Amino acid sequence: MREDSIDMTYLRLEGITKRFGSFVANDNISLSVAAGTIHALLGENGAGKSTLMNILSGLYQPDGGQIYLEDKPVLINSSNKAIQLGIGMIHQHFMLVPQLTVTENIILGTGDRFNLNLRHKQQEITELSQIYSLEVDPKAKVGDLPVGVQQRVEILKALYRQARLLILDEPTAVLTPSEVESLIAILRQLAAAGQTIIFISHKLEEVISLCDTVTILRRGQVVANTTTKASSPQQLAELMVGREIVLQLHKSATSLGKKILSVQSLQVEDDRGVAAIRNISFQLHAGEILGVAGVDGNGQRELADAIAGLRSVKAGKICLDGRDVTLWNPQKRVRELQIGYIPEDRQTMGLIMGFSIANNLILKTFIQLPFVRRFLLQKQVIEQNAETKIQQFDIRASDGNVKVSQLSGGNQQKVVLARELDREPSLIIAMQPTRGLDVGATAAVQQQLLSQRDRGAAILYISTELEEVMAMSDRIAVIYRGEFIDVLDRERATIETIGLLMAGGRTPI
Ligand SMILES: Nc1ncnc2c1ncn2[C@@H]1O[C@H](COP(=O)(O)OP(=O)(O)OP(=O)(O)O)[C@@H](O)[C@H]1O
Repeated sequence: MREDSIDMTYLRLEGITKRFGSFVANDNISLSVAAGTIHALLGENGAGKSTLMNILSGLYQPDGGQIYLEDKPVLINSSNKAIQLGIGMIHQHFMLVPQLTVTENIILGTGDRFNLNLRHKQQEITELSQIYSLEVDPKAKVGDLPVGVQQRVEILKALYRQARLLILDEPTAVLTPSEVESLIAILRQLAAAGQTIIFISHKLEEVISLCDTVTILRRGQVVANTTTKASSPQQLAELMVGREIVLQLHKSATSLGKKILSVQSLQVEDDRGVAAIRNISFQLHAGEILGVAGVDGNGQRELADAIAGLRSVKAGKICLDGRDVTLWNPQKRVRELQIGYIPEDRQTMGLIMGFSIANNLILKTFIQLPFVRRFLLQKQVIEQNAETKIQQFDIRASDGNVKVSQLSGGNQQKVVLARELDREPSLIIAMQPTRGLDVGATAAVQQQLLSQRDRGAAILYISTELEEVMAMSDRIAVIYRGEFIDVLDRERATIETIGLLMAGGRTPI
């Protein structure tokens, strides 16, 4: 934070209201952010954070209220207008074109022609990246860059457009611990250089260490505008939820049952036909959680897909419950075995966005009793099922007829979980199951999975969040370039050892 800028308000919102039909997503929101500071926006899933930021970036028009930039009232009626006003949004799902270079991505849409002065543009981008210590090769193809570097490109893109207010929506959710550290250093430096930053995150420790001030939303309303100095994670969590919450997990001792999953010398290719899983073997028992830790893109997705039957296997064998299922299709696996699969990408693989919550909840079982009787869908049973799941998983929606496309990200994830944990699966493949969930929902999902383990489910828990893998697992496998480079008992594992292994710190066993 710059000392001379502390009291200069850069952004002020007064009474912002946004309705979707009769639902009030933002209810009379007022807040202000000083120039050169980092301001956190917190709230449970569905509290209205993204809606408010979409208003600031010109995607939605408010139904009431006024936005001021440097005390001047502004009308942000399009994304272009937001950019003209110096507002840069860095989305969680990057908006970059993977086939293009860093420079091409940055200048895309600015009116500058690609083939004109490319070298000059590259030079300009190198200079910009040096000013803000955002190290990146302007000639690199974006698709070849790690996620953390792609994010830098997004930030550079906003800075190139002369953004002075940067909005980051859950920027650390997809980053490795070391990438988080470097992002935090970058944001501090940007603020010191006078940029104003809005930071949305569900990670409260991170918010307290990085941000200066914080606004907490609950059900569309501001419940607190405060400083992070005056707050603890517990206090922030309680303000978000409106009651006392327990963030501690209760994990009982394991009692291993029979072997559920056996994977032998597995090899799987990615979408481009490149080896993604090179040679993986392991076994998983009933009542056990095997955590898979690793930096994104080391074969986790292909491993999960292959076990769920969504991707064919190049070589090796997968046995479930003693049967060789390597060549079974997913329908047969679902029908004959109980598998719950929580995929990484809920929007494309986990849900049909145009369907209601109720129908998404029966996607896997709709051909079966009790939802179908004499070839007729049992509407009442389906609605009743939705009501129960909405309650049980605390899905924030008025009823089961709401389309999932209208739910907040975290609530969409709860719908996937509610469906996949239904009917007591014997194997659960959980990939980033808490990504995008608020603190309360994260604890609830983890507790749910632990109770599934206690009743005898075998769980493959794949996550890039090291602390989460440590908290949940009985054994931890570290995946690196398509191989398990070590499998450690929980007792043997420390954050340091796993962190080192994740970075490829040892040769394969
Ligand atoms: N286009 C829309 N139509 C109807 N309702 C919507 C629409 N967009 C958002 N909502 C509703 O507005 C509320 C706020 O959603 P929003 O996405 O702003 O929450 P959020 O705080 O960003 O949540 P999360 O942490 O889960 O991302 C939610 O209840 C959501 O269902």
